[in-house]
Amino acid sequence: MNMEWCASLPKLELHAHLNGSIRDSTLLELTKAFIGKGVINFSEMEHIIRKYNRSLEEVFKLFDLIRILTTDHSTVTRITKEVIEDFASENVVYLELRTTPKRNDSVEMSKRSYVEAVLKGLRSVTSVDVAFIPHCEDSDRIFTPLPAINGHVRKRIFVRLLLSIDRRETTEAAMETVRLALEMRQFGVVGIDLSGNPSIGDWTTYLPALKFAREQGLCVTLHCGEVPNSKEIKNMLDFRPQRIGHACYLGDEHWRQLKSSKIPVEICLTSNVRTMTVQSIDVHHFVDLYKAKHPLVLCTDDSGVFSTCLSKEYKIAADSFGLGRREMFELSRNAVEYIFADSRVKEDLRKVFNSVAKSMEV
Ligand SMILES: CC(C)=CCNc1ncnc2c1ncn2[C@@H]1O[C@H](COP(=O)(O)O)[C@@H](O)[C@H]1O
Ligand SMILES: [Zn+2]
Repeated sequence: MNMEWCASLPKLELHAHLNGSIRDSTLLELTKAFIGKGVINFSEMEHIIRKYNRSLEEVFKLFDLIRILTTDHSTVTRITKEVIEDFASENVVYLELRTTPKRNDSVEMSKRSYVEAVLKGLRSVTSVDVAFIPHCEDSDRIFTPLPAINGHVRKRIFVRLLLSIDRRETTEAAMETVRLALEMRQFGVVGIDLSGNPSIGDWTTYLPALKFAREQGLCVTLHCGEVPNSKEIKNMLDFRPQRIGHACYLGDEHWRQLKSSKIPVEICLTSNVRTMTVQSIDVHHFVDLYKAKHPLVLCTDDSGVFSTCLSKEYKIAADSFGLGRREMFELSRNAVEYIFADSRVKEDLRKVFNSVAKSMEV
């Protein structure tokens, strides 16, 4: 599949972690600012950042590094702005960006001020038009063509936020995140994600917060089946979240339950191969789900950490599974139905796909 075609295809990104999507150049710059502070081994980190094919161990080191580097408000604002610009530049027309609100007393950061720093990042994007506040005039005019300046029509992207609960957190901390998400709904927070190291934490810890989120009308997506944990996978599917991410270690019974539930799956090909949650791309469960016409969406997970981008994920899927332009176009268009934003946004996105179908030669 032609990479330029994948890049020009309008796409929806529904599973992207903010801190996993940082540009390498920014990561290197932030790392340099820590030289001499005795916190990090610069040459080791520089080697990892400059490397293309990072090992799993190096990926974890990178996440640890990122946790040290992105602890102040201005950095959070900066990376948010850049991540949105990067997705928009490859024709992502709708982005659901997820991030874990963090407290850092040393810089007077609360979970709330963390999210405010993210919102500041959304507002500071200038290279493209960002629509993130529900039901405001932005979304009304979003796909009315703007006058071209010097032949250039400005790109536009819808952005919605998901607040992540980290599996290391307590029930109370998870509740705090849900309460914050509810207060921030007016600024485009549409849901809750459960993520973090899949080998730690117990499902029952987060259940009260997840139930509360759902009762209050927030959408929920869960990292599900990243490690073999049959009981948890069953409990997660029984909970019936609006979407799940990964779905790697599902047993036969889980597959039956998932397929009959029609819960959409966020597929992260490169992430799964690199973290070895699937043995290789040719045995990826994408094929089984795709053949069963199960709701699917291709996503990056951590485009910075895994050195990928959404266009690349589309190319990998097309090349690995023998899909043509028509199939890839439909795969992208179908994702509109699984977004957490409201029906007006869905309507606008359907229009985008209709308007480009001819020029995409499908
Ligand atoms: C082994 C590995 C890295 C797998 C990738 N798949 C993932 N599985 C679970 N949680 C994740 C994954 N990638 C990112 N995250 C979560 O997202 C965080 C980074 O984004 P943020 O700080 O929430 O803005 C990580 O610290 C982690 O809590
Ligand atoms: Zn993830």
